[in-house]
Formats: sequence, C-alpha cells, structure tokens
Amino acid sequence: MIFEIDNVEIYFDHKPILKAAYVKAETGKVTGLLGRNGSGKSSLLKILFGTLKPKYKLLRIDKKPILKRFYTTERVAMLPQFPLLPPRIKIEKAFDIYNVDFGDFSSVFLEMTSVKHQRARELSGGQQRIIEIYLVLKRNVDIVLLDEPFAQLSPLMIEKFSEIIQQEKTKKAIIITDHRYEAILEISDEVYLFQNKQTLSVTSKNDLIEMRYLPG
Ligand SMILES: Nc1ncnc2c1ncn2[C@@H]1O[C@H](COP(=O)(O)OP(=O)(O)OP(=O)(O)O)[C@@H](O)[C@H]1O
Repeated sequence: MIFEIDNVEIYFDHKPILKAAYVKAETGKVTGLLGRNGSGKSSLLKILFGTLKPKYKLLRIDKKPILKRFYTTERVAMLPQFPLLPPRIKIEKAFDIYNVDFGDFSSVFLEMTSVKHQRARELSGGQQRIIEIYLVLKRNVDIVLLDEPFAQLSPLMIEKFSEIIQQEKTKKAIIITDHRYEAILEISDEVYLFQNKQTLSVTSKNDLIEMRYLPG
C-alpha cells in the first residue's frame, strides 16, 4: 500500500508554514521526517491524520484520493507529542481498548510486568510514553504516525523500539519524526527534510550537512 500526502499548504495567522510539501509512506518501509523546530513536521502529521485542516492537501492511497478525515477510516494510528493515555486509565484497560496483548508487551519489557494493574498517572513520564508508543505501534492499522517517540526514552528503550519498528513495518507503513537524527537515519528507508516550507528527500548525513540542518 502506498500513502502519499501531496501539495500540503498550511498557514497560521496568515504566515505560511508549509507550501507544496510532499511525503510518501509505504507498507514495508519506515519514512523518517527531520527538520528544525517549527518547520512543520507535527503539522503535516496532524494534517495526514485528519485533526488539522490545511488550506490545501491531497491524500492518496494507492493513487486513489481519500477525501474524508483519515482517522475516521480507522486505518491509521497516531502518537502525538502530548500524552495520549488519560491519567486515570488502568494499563490493562488501555491494552484492551487498543486490542493489544499485555503478555507480549511484558515479555519484551520485563521490568514493566507489574504495571498491568496500575493507573497511567502512577507511572513515570517515560514509562507512560513506553506504553503509548507500544500501543500505537502494535495497533492493527495500515499506517502508524509517530511524533517524537524517542524524546523521553533511554538509549536502551530507543534500541528496543527500533527493533519493534522493524518488525511492525513488515505489516504496515510507518512515519516517524524525531530530533535524534542518527536514530532516524538508521531506522528509516526514506527520509525527508523539512526546509523552507518544503520537503526534500535526503539519503545521508552528508545531505543533512549540505542542507545546513546539521553543522558541517
Ligand atoms: N495551532 C497553532 N496555532 C498557531 N501556530 C501554530 C499552531 N500549530 C503550529 N503552529 C506554528 O507552526 C509552525 C510549525 O509547527 P510544528 O509543530 O508543525 O513544527 P515541528 O516541525 O513539529 O516543530 P518541533 O520539532 O519543534 O516539534 C511553528 O512556527 C508553530 O508555532
């Protein structure tokens, strides 16, 4: 399945943020988004998900336009930058709602076996984020959007999630944005740099230096 979001144009208070941005994602591939703070990465993910209305965009799946808000199709899951779990929800209930198996989770995250009967607010910020990323990644959808999943994670957790991302991409398309550019370059099959309100395809760290995203 090929997902394309094309001609994305959005303004906030008459100020252009994106003009003619384009991103492609594909089943079996991870698409990485890089860009400076405020370059429009989260906005593009929200536009794709359907919770932010741009001036213009065209979303296509296998070349066919999708006109309704994408999240209403239940084919997409998104991890936003803000916390996803309601503070009072019991962790086992969250797994039920997402239709994800807690046993599989605790066999990978052994140190979190005991959280099953706790409420989200009783866990650390990082522990909540681990559960949120896992639930969104494992959800039975065609495409997963991850907005800064690594921000609160220790290096070991980033490594674990990189492996889970590689497993999950065999069944779905994954779009990920994060400021840990080395992790993004490593796990992504395709990378776009958000710059000058556009999206540019990049393949290496050298491209990022040439495009002045990284210091030379
Ligand atoms: N609801 C909003 N109202 C006004 N301006 C907004 C709104 N949402 C985003 N913006 C502006 O749009 C620009 C792009 O924001 P966005 O969150 O998409 O960037 P980003 O690339 O994800 O940044 P970061 O890496 O810092 O998370 C920023 O200048 C931001 O201030």
